[in-house]
Amino acid sequence: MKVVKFGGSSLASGDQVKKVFDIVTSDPDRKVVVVSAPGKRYPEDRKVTDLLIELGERTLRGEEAPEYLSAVIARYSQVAEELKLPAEIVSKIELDLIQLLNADKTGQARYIDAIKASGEDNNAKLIAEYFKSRGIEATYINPKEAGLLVEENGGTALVLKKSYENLKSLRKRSGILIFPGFFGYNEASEVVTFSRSGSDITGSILANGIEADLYENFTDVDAVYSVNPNVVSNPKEIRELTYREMRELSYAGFSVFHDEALIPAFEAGIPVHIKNTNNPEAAGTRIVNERKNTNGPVIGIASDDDFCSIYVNKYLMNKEIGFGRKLLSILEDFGLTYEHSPSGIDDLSIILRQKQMNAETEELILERIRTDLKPDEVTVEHNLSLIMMVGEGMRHNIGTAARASKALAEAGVNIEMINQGSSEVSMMFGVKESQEKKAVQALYEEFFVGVYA
Ligand SMILES: Nc1ncnc2c1ncn2[C@@H]1O[C@H](COP(=O)(O)OP(=O)(O)O)[C@@H](O)[C@H]1O
Ligand SMILES: N[C@@H](CC(=O)OP(=O)(O)O)C(=O)O
Repeated sequence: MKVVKFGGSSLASGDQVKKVFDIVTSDPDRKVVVVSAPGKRYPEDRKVTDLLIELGERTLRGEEAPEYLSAVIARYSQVAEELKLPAEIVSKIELDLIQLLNADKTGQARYIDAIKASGEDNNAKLIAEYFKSRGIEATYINPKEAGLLVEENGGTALVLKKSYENLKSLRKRSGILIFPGFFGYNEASEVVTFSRSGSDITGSILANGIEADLYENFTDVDAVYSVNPNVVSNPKEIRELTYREMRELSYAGFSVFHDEALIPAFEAGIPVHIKNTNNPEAAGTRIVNERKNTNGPVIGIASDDDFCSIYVNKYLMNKEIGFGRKLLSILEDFGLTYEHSPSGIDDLSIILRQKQMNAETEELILERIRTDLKPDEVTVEHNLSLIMMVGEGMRHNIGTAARASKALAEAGVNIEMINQGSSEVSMMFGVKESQEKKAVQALYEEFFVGVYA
């Protein structure tokens, strides 16, 4: 039995949905189909989820936003027309959305989540109707009835373990089950969405719950590439990588698969297969527990921008009991999360996503650090990019850091910081945002060109 997830790009038009139909019905093991909301049809297009967020936020502020409501409805209308489905389906979607917009606005986060989630919910209903219109037994499944329970954690959904047990009964249902991605229900029966691109997470949870043999994740590229294809053209495809490698790479910028989607599949030992809806014959990429390490130390290079680093220097910091804890507790008091903390004898840097802090909070934090910790120096460096080189092979290879540093130096890239993950499957370089692309290209050149040829 397989769980198959289709991303927004795979469902952006009626023609795309027809491809999805062909893929699902070509393999009788494809039982549970997880769908996203309609995504972009062309690069400048807007995803239905983005339109819904804008619509919800404007309505919450008391503004009229009829153009957003009609833009969402127009997307479903186009798909329904191309699939020759009755117009009544679209009227129901419109009614549902108007009801959600008129709902109680006291809990603002839950109000927006319900509107956001309607993108996948209504799409699942529409797609189930299409499968039925083609003579296939297909049922829309509501996550609440199926028992996909979550709690809110830092603003987004976190699956509750009991969901897995609840979802198991889906195995016994007949026909194809069309399940909306991206959200679950909390104990108060309210919708809570996962973070953006979270339908990947729903697919993984379902794979775990129904004890699937395989979780297939269909997207718009032939494979996971060793580097973001928007940074290097025609990069090498990765055939196989481990859960741990993929989690590090997703987290660090490979947006093709959500980093939180690895754990449910990993816990149940279910392989994940990334494939292309537009080219299902392509081999794709398999994510597995262990792989043969044949490709040298590095399997992928990911990068992401918009980080900053709080640098704290104090003579004999290493002798001061509780220094690190006190520093981190200041961040905690301001509700901030951090990503890395490289340290030396007398200094410590905390790297965080800079969108969490505005100029005012930044000044308050620095003031707290000065008062509570009495450092010799405290500064913030803005506009950093983090580049993550990942590979299980790095544990057994000597000299990877030296090769990387040399390649970056030769490309004229200044390394602001280096950090090796304790697991030794990743190595991070902090560089100025303006040098990110050049740095990734130089590392790709060093570790990939010629290696797989
Ligand atoms: N290393 C990578 N390999 C493949 N695709 C990548 C990589 N890094 C970033 N991407 C981007 O991820 C996109 C697919 O993810 P996404 O747009 O979320 O798909 P979906 O709509 O199917 O969920 C690709 O089109 C590509 O631009
Ligand atoms: N539609 C949601 C969830 C999702 O997973 O979408 P996609 O599969 O298009 O990345 C989003 O845009 O965040």
